[in-house]
Amino acid sequence: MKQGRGQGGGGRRGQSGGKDGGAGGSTGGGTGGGTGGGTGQVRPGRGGRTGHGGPAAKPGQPRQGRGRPPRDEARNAAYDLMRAVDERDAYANLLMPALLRQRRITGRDAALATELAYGTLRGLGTYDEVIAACSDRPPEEVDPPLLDAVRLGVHQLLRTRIPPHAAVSATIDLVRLRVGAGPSRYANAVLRKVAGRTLEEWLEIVAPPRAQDPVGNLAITYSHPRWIVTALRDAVGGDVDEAAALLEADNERPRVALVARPGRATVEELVAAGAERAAYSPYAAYLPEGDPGSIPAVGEARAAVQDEASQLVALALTRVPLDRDSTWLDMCAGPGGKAGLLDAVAAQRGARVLGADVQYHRARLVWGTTREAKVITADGTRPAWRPGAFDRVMLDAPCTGLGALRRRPEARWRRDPRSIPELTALQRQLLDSALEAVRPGGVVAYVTCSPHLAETRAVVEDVRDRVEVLDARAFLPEVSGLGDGPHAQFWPHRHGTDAMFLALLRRL
Ligand SMILES: C[S@@+](CC[C@H](N)C(=O)[O-])C[C@H]1O[C@@H](n2cnc3c(N)ncnc32)[C@H](O)[C@@H]1O
Repeated sequence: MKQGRGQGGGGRRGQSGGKDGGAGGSTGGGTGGGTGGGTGQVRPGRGGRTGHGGPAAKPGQPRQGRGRPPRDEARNAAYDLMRAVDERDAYANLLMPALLRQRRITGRDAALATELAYGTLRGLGTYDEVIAACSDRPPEEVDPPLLDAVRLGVHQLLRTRIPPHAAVSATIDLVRLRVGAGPSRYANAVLRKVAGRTLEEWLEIVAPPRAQDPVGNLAITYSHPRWIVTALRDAVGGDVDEAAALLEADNERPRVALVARPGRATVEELVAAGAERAAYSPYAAYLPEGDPGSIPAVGEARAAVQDEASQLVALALTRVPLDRDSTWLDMCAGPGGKAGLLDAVAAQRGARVLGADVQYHRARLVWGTTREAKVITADGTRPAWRPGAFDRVMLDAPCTGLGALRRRPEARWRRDPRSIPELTALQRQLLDSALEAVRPGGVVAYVTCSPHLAETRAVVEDVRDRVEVLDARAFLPEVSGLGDGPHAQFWPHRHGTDAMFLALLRRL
């Protein structure tokens, strides 16, 4: 994974799936506690100190032996996750649960490991600037295994309530154990300097003044690549304070939102299982803690984990009045979050959904989230259906995902602005195809999980002469703050949802 400074199989039908699922809440934790008896919410279960003394292990080889203090499982797991993200391009939110399971790390250790790894991955744009200020070598010249361990230490010092002496000594132990004795001297020197100031004090030193260089200031303060800061600032209309609020929201872990698929489950059922009714979607509830998979309705795919905006854009499509309404297409349906909701609403109305995805394994996931829908593997740009065959078409287009950075801690460092022209070309092709697929008078929902203007307004602008652009906000009366229209834009900092974009287009 290129990161840091200078960067500007499907289940059976009836089992749960969906792209918004997964990260789950069972190991979620705040920023606190830790080795040495911190006062926060999260503490390692077993004292947490790693071994002292003895010969250093070979790099990457955990050292263990009889008579040594217990391994610091939480920090070792956090470190291994970071190395996997760097070396193998692993997805943190997919690997972490597996790693915790394999090593039987549970409870507070699991929460600490997750918080340390995710928090460090999110914050490393800030941390690398601080490391640069405390070191005679720029981070790019530090051996990546050593740099990751030092970043973990900086995160503990600057963003958790772990006492500084504990954060430093635990990191030195980790470096000795996993990287070597020599590098531990570098880590020690850097971390002792870092510990001398608070995060706010460091930001005063390493971030350029906001008035002089707003993008540079936001990039370092909120740890995002410059190009993403620019894109998000443009998407909120240029307001730097609002951009700051958005970037700050990107650094929060999202709450776990559930959908009760209508006719199959109820919000009351989710509330009875410990969830809290949501503000906007009539089918949503938030789960404050616990494993969503343990809720029977989720296990039976009558309910699922799904972001509230993801629910609402699908519902908005279903709310546009039509004279004829029997066939719906979800053209890029995998893994099936929106298809699951569309399928449930369609079933109540006697309509049928066709779910398609170009990738076989993603199409299989759609099969697991729907009951009545027909599901096929198909390339939306080479339609496997007759022109004008559908009354409603959902086009949830592949995109940069800049609206869901909260969900994947490392995603912001992986996205590449050079992918945008190729993506927007595909989005245009798919939108052409969606407009071909819908009958005259029918409606297309163009949706992206990105607020990037090149992927949203610019794509829709190109088809203006072929459609009536509906005011999407009118179909979401329960939500305010969706922008100046006619499209609807959800925001993490306003709605607590992903930054999902919706345009509703009626074919002329
Ligand atoms: C943003 S995701 C869709 C998420 C989905 N609607 C949901 O709510 O779970 C985009 C999907 O488009 C699929 N895709 C990409 N190119 C495609 C194409 N040419 N035709 C059909 N599907 C495509 C991807 O495989 C991916 O599953």
